[in-house]
Amino acid sequence: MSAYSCNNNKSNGYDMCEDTENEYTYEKLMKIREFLAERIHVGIICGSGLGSMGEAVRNSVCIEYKDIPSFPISTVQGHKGRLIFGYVSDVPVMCMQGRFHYYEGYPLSKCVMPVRLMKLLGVTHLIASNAAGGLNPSYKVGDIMLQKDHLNIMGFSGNNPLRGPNDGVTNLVRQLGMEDDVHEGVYTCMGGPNYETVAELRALKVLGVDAVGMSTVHEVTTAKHCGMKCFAFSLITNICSIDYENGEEATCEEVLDVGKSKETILKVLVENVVKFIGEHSNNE
Ligand SMILES: O=P(O)(O)O[C@@H]1C[C@H](O)[C@@H](CO)O1
Ligand SMILES: Nc1nc2[nH]cnc2c(=O)[nH]1
Repeated sequence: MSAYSCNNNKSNGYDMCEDTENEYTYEKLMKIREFLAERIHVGIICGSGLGSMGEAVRNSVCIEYKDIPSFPISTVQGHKGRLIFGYVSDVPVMCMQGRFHYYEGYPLSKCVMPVRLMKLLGVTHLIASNAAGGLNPSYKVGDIMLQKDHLNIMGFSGNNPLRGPNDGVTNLVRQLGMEDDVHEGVYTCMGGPNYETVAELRALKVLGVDAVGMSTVHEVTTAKHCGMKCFAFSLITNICSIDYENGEEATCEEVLDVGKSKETILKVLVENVVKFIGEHSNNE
């Protein structure tokens, strides 16, 4: 008799069934995968220098991008390049500590692949963050801009992640005591890797852009296409100068320094937004 025999003795409260061959067919295993995958609820993408939000993940398991088959690697400063699975405010999450940018040489389809992976793993809500230059004169370094809309400048030329075959939270943030530092504005993604010229910034301002970066637009576009709800925000890491005399230019170092200086509030922000999602998404 094998160690397990189907009898009605529930010696330890469990039916001990015989270990039959092929019990775990592919279909049955896929059902187990689906059950486990449905457990990941919120996806988080950390922008440049904003990887500290990944430290808010509890009971975490970290997997380096380089260890994941055919996964791109992060080549930009301020992007650790690892996936973190775990819990934030008791909500199961997967967090990208490092994202992929078009200017790294990755096509948009590769930049947004992690969003599609999140969808396959059951993610229903995406929190996307980035470091951006402030164009709106009321912004100061260290402020947060909630992205109420975006201008898909790269899409103007048809460079869109949806190309090819067709495969809402403001009050909450203000309740964190950030009234004076939180804005709602329009973000745009430039191709990079260079920062904008004065002429480009002047043009963007005319177009109504409040903050300019090099990411997020294609990820949010893809997430919405996948049916996810999105919360995207920018940490204003520098003020874009639109006059030639000022001469102040953004640098990667200052971007990362501001991200570091705001890591505590960013962790608090992501914990509260994930908690809010966990408490409200069942009503959808
Ligand atoms: O990943 P994000 O959009 O936060 O990165 C921004 C844009 C550039 O990659 C970099 C500029 O320093 O920060
Ligand atoms: N394109 C762009 N991305 C940024 N990321 C942080 N600051 C900036 C900026 O001024 N321009």
